[in-house]
Amino acid sequence: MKGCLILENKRIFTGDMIGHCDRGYGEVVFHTGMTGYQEILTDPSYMGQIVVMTYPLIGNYGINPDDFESHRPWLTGFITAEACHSPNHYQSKQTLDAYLKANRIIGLCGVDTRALVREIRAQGTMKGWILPGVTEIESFDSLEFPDLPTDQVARVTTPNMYAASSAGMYHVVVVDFGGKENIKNSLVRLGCKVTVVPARTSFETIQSLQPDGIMLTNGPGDPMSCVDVLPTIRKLAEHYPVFGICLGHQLLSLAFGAKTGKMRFGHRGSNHPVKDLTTGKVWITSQNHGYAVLTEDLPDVLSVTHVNVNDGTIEGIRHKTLPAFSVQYHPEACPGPKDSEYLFKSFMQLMSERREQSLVYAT
Ligand SMILES: NC(=O)CC[C@H](N)C(=O)O
Repeated sequence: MKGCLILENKRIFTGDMIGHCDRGYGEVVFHTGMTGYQEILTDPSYMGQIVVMTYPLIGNYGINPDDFESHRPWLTGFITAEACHSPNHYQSKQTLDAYLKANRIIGLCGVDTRALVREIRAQGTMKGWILPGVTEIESFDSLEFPDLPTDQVARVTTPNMYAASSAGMYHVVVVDFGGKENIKNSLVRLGCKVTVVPARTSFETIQSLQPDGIMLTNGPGDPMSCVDVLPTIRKLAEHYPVFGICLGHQLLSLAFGAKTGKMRFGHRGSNHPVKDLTTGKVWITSQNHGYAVLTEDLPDVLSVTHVNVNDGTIEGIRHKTLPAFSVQYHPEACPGPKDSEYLFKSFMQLMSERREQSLVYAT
């Protein structure tokens, strides 16, 4: 069946429906990775968004059971130039189309994604409708483009606390704002015990778990819709080493007085160059964000550790006196390179120093 995407500015992009056949409404964003569609589909940070892939052939290595970033896809719609219906990969168990259908995710293929992305780049991120059976429209009067729900985190966070790994050298409490599997996996690989808690867990509950460190995960939506968690994050940072990733980075920054703002069209891709200001090295990073910590009014207690080489935006901060740091990109990769895995080791180092200090204080 034919269908289309209609943007807020009334531009129409036609294509063929794949996956679940229904109308869908969301924020239209684009991702520039050549691979990684399976991780993108299941990354909870895309909750409520319609994702356009700029790489023109998607689905060619199928869907496998090992590369999911959570137990289900969260995005509202998925748009490609060409969708491959005969994947070829030894791990593949399903086609993209079958996976989207089974999970009731709306898809549109055969779209001129180059024109669509140029439109988003020119106008900034817009909301849009995917409409099955529609290829042209005479009147837009009945089509509304309302604001999207704000508290997306509440929809994706774990409802209950659970152990992702019950033994390990350091105990990390992962505060789940919609975190990807590979954040937990990266910690487990380094030998951590990992307990995952819901986004709005109190400081006292986390303290009762006797953590060595706190991980603040990625997650969907505007960080300003989570301001109620900022006092807890601040208190956590005053007691434990904290490592924040993406939404976790934005929330850690907000907790210490920084401001965030919406970007024109965000960073979503697998090859964004980021400069580490401590070493002068440039890392190639995996990214997915539409908001950023603002350079203006950065409070004195925070210093910028990383910047984006393309547009100069803040990509990492650390607290000047507390053992707390965060990055806007994805050191856990998936999709994308593992250049920044070293940050997990820096976090381990902070947890080790805290233990040594506690031993000194105890004697
Ligand atoms: N991946 C993330 O954590 C994204 C953070 C936030 N939702 C943003 O779009 O900026």
